[in-house]
Formats: sequence, structure tokens, C-alpha cells
Amino acid sequence: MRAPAPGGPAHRALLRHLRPQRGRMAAGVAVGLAGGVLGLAQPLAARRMVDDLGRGHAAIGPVLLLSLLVVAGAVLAGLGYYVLQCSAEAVVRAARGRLAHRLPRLRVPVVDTTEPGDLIARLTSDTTLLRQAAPLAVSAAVNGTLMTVATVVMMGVLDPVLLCATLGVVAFVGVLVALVAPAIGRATRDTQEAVGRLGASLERALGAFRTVKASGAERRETEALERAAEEARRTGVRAAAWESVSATATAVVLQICFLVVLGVGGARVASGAIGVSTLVAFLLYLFALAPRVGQVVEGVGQFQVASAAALRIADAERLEVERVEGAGEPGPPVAVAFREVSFAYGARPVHRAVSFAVPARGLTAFVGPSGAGKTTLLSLIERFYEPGSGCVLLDGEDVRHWPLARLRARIGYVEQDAPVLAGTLRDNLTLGTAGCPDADIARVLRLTRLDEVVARLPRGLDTAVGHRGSRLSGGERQRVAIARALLRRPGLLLLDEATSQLDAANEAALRATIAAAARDTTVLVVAHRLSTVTSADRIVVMEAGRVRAVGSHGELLARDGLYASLARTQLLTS
Ligand SMILES: Nc1ncnc2c1ncn2[C@@H]1O[C@H](COP(=O)(O)OP(=O)(O)OP(=O)(O)O)[C@@H](O)[C@H]1O
Repeated sequence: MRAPAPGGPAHRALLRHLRPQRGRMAAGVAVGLAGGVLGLAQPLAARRMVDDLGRGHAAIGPVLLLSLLVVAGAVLAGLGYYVLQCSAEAVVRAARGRLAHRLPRLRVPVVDTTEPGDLIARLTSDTTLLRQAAPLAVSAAVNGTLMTVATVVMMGVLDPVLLCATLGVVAFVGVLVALVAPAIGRATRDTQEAVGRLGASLERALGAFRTVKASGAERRETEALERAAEEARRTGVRAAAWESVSATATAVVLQICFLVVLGVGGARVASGAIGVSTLVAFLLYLFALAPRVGQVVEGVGQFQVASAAALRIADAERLEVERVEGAGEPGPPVAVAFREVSFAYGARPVHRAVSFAVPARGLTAFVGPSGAGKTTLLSLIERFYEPGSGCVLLDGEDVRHWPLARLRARIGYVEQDAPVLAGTLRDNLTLGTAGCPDADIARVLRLTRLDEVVARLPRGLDTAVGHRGSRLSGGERQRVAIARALLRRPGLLLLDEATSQLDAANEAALRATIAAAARDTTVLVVAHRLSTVTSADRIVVMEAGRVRAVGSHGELLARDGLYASLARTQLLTS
């Protein structure tokens, strides 16, 4: 694991987050600093007070001045803190905004190889760390350093001899901080990665919640969560250990310094080299120095924490996204053609020189053994993946030349497992067609026979359907997905096993709906059950990533052995 080296990628990532807020942060630091300067004047006022009292004077002026310095110093410090917090919120808001813009636009192959839970942690806990650590760390480091220097100067003005004793200590603490800071950053990054794994494990368990329960795998999933939690604790403790090493060493060294100053100062007072009031003022500066140095130490530690978080956020921001710009419009039916398309998932070849052509309008079915590459054909049309060679043409134009928003606006796609999102039924239907008229919704509800389902729901269309549509049956989820696709009035409708979970009556009705849709739309259906596609205008038989044959049911029965054997087993033809 890399340590956030000074000026390295982690620090550059953090500075990139802070740069837009530099004006406001500078103002916060300046106001805080003004409060600190008033604090610096306090020992001098205290010395005046001690001198006046020593001479038997009433010292009303110095007392009033001291009170004013205390109050004004505290108010300015509070104001500076508030301004810095505001800039911290702005830094976090911008980071979350950037991630929120990018994460939903990630390319499908990228999401295939990332853990959603880890991405969630980057948007939530890493950005929170950025808020906690970044501007306060900068302020602590800048403010603390300046105030340390100013305090040291004031101490030098009071007594250079006593100052020499103090400087050795400050140098020691500086070296210590430089040594310990990278270890803190390293440990923090490990902790955040463990938190990411925690999120990923939970996402995995909740994503297949019923399967986990039915498999009696709660303990296994709990163990995975526990391991990630334990890893987070272990690395958190490691960070805490380094932080306490530096804090303890700083405290001890300052304590020793205090005793040295007291001893040397006492001797100098006894020898008459300095007065008691100077020693009192010097000690007050020394007391003020301790938190300043502590502030610098903590600031550097926090800076490491924030840098580690910024690096993780930067890694997420570098993930490849799609350019989905502008808006698309529904349009007329689309002709589809594959020309010598070869495609592989990484090193796993799927399609080998696939070619076929489908005219605008009509129903085309894709059949073939499991794993033949049928679903992948639809993914290539949607441009979730790009072919290795060859091209996919819609209306004669390579899909790579279609603006993505325009391409996808023309397509209605029902995935194999018909996902339904948390939210209301209406949200689910109008995903991507927000604000469409109620009459259109009523039409697709009727076509998919969901109107009866909606009538039964307690709040009709505004009923929440649960996490992943858990309050709907499998068949209802499929009908919601089909209704959603129809609502887009697509020029090309892609249905992947879209009616596999419907009962006979619903399936017959949906088949009629799809056949009717195919009069005005190009419909491509992936089907396992031949019974659902025997009346298709054309059937494409796929096998091991190749197109074996294309024809009508009757033609294929006569001339394609694989199709005939599928038909024999499924349709019980002789
Ligand atoms: N995202 C992916 N990453 C890697 N391999 C994949 C991915 N999706 C599918 N595959 C593999 O590609 C091959 C083709 O998958 P595809 O889903 O296109 O087949 P299919 O014909 O639709 O199968 P089925 O009829 O079972 O749905 C399969 O062997 C599958 O294991």
C-alpha cells in the first residue's frame, strides 16, 4: 500500500478538491489567525497587569484590555472555524456532486468488475472523511505553523536564552511529525478500503437476500462482514497508535520543556537577568505554544487522512464513463443488422463473425442453447459493450456513430431478470419518461394486464414496490418491465426472456400485445421456449456464438437439425 508521500498523487488529489474553496478557506484561516494574534497579545497585557500590581497600581486599564483581548480572540476564532466548516461542506458537496454525476454513467464493463458496495463507500464515507479532515487540517497546519512562529518570536523578544531551550523541543516535534505522518495516511487508506469491503459484503448479502436465507448462508455472510469490520478496526487501531505516538511524544516533550524553562527561568530571575513578570509572560507563551504545536501535529495527521480519502475518490472519478449527452426522442421502427461481429468478454470469446439483418417492423426471435450469446446480442445493440470487430448497424448506421442518448431513446429493453427499482410503481413505469400523461400509463397498464394489479394495490400506482420490487410477484415484475419499455414508444423493442414467468393466460395476452407492437415496431425477442416464438416473422438460431440458421418456424423445422431437435423436445412434434 502506497503512503501518501508529500506532493504525491494523494496530496495532489486533495489539493484539487480544496482549490475551488481556497478563497473562503483563506478567509477562514485569516479570521482564525486574527483571533490567534489577539491571543498572542494576552501575555503582554498580563505582564503589564503583573507589573502594575507589583508597583501597587490598580491595573484597571490592563485588566480591561486583557478581557477585551480574551473575548475578541474567542469570537474571531469561532468565526474562523465556522467559515472553514462552510468551505468543508462546499468541498464535500462538490466531490459528491462529481461522483453523483459520474457513477450512474459508468460503462457496463467497468461495473462488471467493480464492487458496488465499495463505490457506495467512496461516495459516502470517503467524502465524509474529506469534510472532517480537509479544511480543518489545512487551517490547523497553516494557522498552527504561523502561530507557532509568532509565539516563538514573542518568546525571543522576551528572553532569547529561554527561547533556545524551547526551540530544541519544537525541532524535535517537527522531525517526529514528518516521520509519523505517512504511517497515519497509510493506515487510514487501509481502513477506508476495509470499510469499502464492508459495504461490498453487505451489498452482496442484501442483493440476494432471500437466496442467502434459503441457503442458510447467513453465518457465512456474517463472517464476511465481520472480517471486513475486524480489518477496519485493526487498521483504525494502527492509525490511532501512530496518532497517539505523535500526540504523546509531543505532550511529554512540551512538559519537559516547561520544566526546563521553569528551572532556567527561575535561576535567571534569581540572578536578576529577567524579572518575574517576564518569566510569567514567557510561561504563558509556552502554555499557548503547546496547543499550537499540537494543532500542527494533528493538522498534518488529518491532512494524511483527507489525502487518503481524496485518492480513493480520485480513483473512482477515473473509472471510465459513457458520454450520454443531450436527450433522445422516440422515433419510427428501426432496422437492425449485425455485420461479421466478433465479441469477447475479456479473454472469453462469445460471438464469432455473427451476421444477420432484420428489417424495420416485425417480430424476430433468437433461440439456441444457453450460453450461445443471445443476451449479449442485445447488449451490443444497446452499446453496453463494443464489438471487437465487425459492426452493429441500426438503420444502416454503426451504433458507435449514434449519440448514446439518441440510440437508447429509440430502444425499449426488458432485461432477463426484469429489474424493478425501489420506489413506487409509477416511478418504475416512468423511469426515463417522467411526466408522461396518465392516459399513456393507463394504455400500457391495459396492454400488460397490470390494470387489475394496480386496482388491488392499496395506493394504486403510488404504492411502493419494495427493494427490487420485492412486493410484486415475478410475473408482475416482468409485466412492469414490459410496460416500462412500451411506455417509451420504442422504435426497437428488445425482450430477453420477458414472459418466462407469466402464467398461461397472461403469457397469451402478452404475446398478443407483443405481436401487435411488432406491427409498428421492430421487436427482437430472446426465447428459450419455442412455443412463444413459433409465429415470429423470422427466427435466428444461435449456437456457440454463431448464427446457425435464419428462417420461419416451418423452414427451420425442415432444414435445421438443431432447431428441429429443440422443437422435438419442446413442442413434442414428430
Ligand atoms: N458480463 C459478463 N462477463 C463475462 N462473461 C459473460 C458476461 N455475460 C455473459 N457472459 C458469458 O458469455 C456467454 C454468453 O452469455 P449470454 O448471456 O449472451 O448467453 P445466452 O445465450 O443469452 O444464455 P442464456 O440463454 O442462458 O441466457 C456465457 O458463456 C456467459 O457465461
